[in-house]
Order: sequence, then C-alpha cells, then structure tokens
Amino acid sequence: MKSGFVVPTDLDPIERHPKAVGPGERMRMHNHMCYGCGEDSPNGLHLEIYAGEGFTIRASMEVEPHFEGGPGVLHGGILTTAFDDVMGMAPLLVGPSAVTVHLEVDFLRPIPVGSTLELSATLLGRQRRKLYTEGVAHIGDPDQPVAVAHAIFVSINAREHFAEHLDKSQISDEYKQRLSRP
Ligand SMILES: CCCCC/C=C\C/C=C\C/C=C\C/C=C\CCCC(=O)SCCNC(=O)CCNC(=O)[C@H](O)C(C)(C)COP(=O)(O)OP(=O)(O)OC[C@H]1O[C@@H](n2cnc3c(N)ncnc32)[C@H](O)[C@@H]1OP(=O)(O)O
Repeated sequence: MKSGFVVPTDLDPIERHPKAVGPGERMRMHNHMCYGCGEDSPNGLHLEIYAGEGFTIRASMEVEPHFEGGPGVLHGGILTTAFDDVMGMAPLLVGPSAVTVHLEVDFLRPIPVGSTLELSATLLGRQRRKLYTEGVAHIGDPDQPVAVAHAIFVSINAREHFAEHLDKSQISDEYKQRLSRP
C-alpha cells in the first residue's frame, strides 16, 4: 500500500517557473467551478489564494456557521478541503498542474465558528513527478498553529488526465471549447 509522508533525501532541484504568478499576486483559478477556490461554485469555499515568497502560498478563510462540525467548531473535512486546495496550488509555482495522491492532517486545536483561518502552504521539494508540501493553519497567532497538513501531489498532463471526465463538468461546453483550440 502506498501511504505515509516522508520527504525523500534525494530531491530534484526546484526553481520558480518564469511564468508563475508573482509574490503577493492572486493565483489563477484552475477551474472556476472548483469547490475549493472556484468563484462560481454554488456551494464552495470560494478561497482566494495568493502566491507568497519563494515556494509558498497563502489564503484566508472565514469560518462560516454552515461549516460547523462539532458544536461551534469547524468541520475537519472542510479544513482538509481547504488545505487540499491551498497546498495544491504550490506545485503551480514550479511547473504544471498536479493532483493530490496523499493528504494527511494533524488537528491540533478546535477552530471556532466565526474565526478567520489563515492558511499557508510550502513546497518542500520535488522528486520526479512527486511534489511534497506542508500546510499550516492558524487563527491569529502564527506561533500557535491549529492544524498542520502534509501532502504529496503528482504532476499530470491536465488535458489527458481529465479528458474522459470533461462531459461531467458543470462547464463541459467551456472545456470542450478550450480543448478545441490548438
Ligand atoms: C482539459 C483542461 C483541464 C484544465 C484543468 C486544469 C488544471 C487542473 C489540475 C490540477 C489542479 C491544480 C491546482 C488545484 C489545486 C487544488 C485542487 C485539489 C487537488 C485535488 O483534489 S486532485 C483530486 C484527487 N486526486 C486524484 O483524483 C488523483 C487520482 N490519482 C491518479 O489519477 C493517479 O494516481 C495519478 C495520475 C496521480 C498517478 O498515476 P500514474 O500512473 O500517472 O503514476 P504513478 O502511479 O506511477 O505515480 C507517480 C509517482 O507517484 C507516486 N505515488 C502515486 N500515488 C501515491 C500515493 N498515494 N502516495 C505516495 N506516492 C504515490 C508513485 O509511487 C510514483 O512515484 P515514483 O516517481 O517514485 O515512481
């Protein structure tokens, strides 16, 4: 079984892609219907995600009442979704799209409804197609994280990877048009 998060010691060198979004700029939406960051997703988290310095990403999320899991606190699955999306942007700083193959979260403190969650992600390294990332969340004091996540993404050729599923997209016509362009 493939699982666990261990950053290999024999990493490939990484450098910021010349076409990557600059530090402080908003990351381009990979899909405007994405549940995490799509601005047109009807029920999504609508995360606004920004590139940071080096190999970092950041985003803020208001913990809305309908994100409740335990009484008065954020649902762990919602937090995991937010981590997935924010951390999933880190590979785009160095190259093509990548999809999650492994994601683990340490929940350190309850996160009250009404708080503002600050999320950050760092690309730790790459080995072949695998990109190793770390995510951290806090609610005001960066020295007191409320959750930490680790994930592995694998780079893909997006056109090929999603080809057989595009018909099921809420915006399949838009994708078909995009794909018909050379
Ligand atoms: C048409 C236009 C489309 C436009 C859309 C544009 C972009 C969208 C794309 C990405 C989005 C970008 C940013 C988004 C930000 C956040 C979004 C959230 C991201 C997600 O929410 S995404 C959904 C969940 N995600 C999946 O739906 C993946 C399902 N999966 C697969 O589709 C296959 O799994 C695949 C293709 C990934 C790999 O398959 P494969 O056959 O190509 O390659 P292979 O299996 O050889 O793996 C290669 C190396 O990864 C290692 N490896 C594999 N699995 C591992 C594991 N679990 N743990 C540790 N290592 C693992 C192997 O051990 C090997 O390592 P090594 O190099 O050492 O041999």
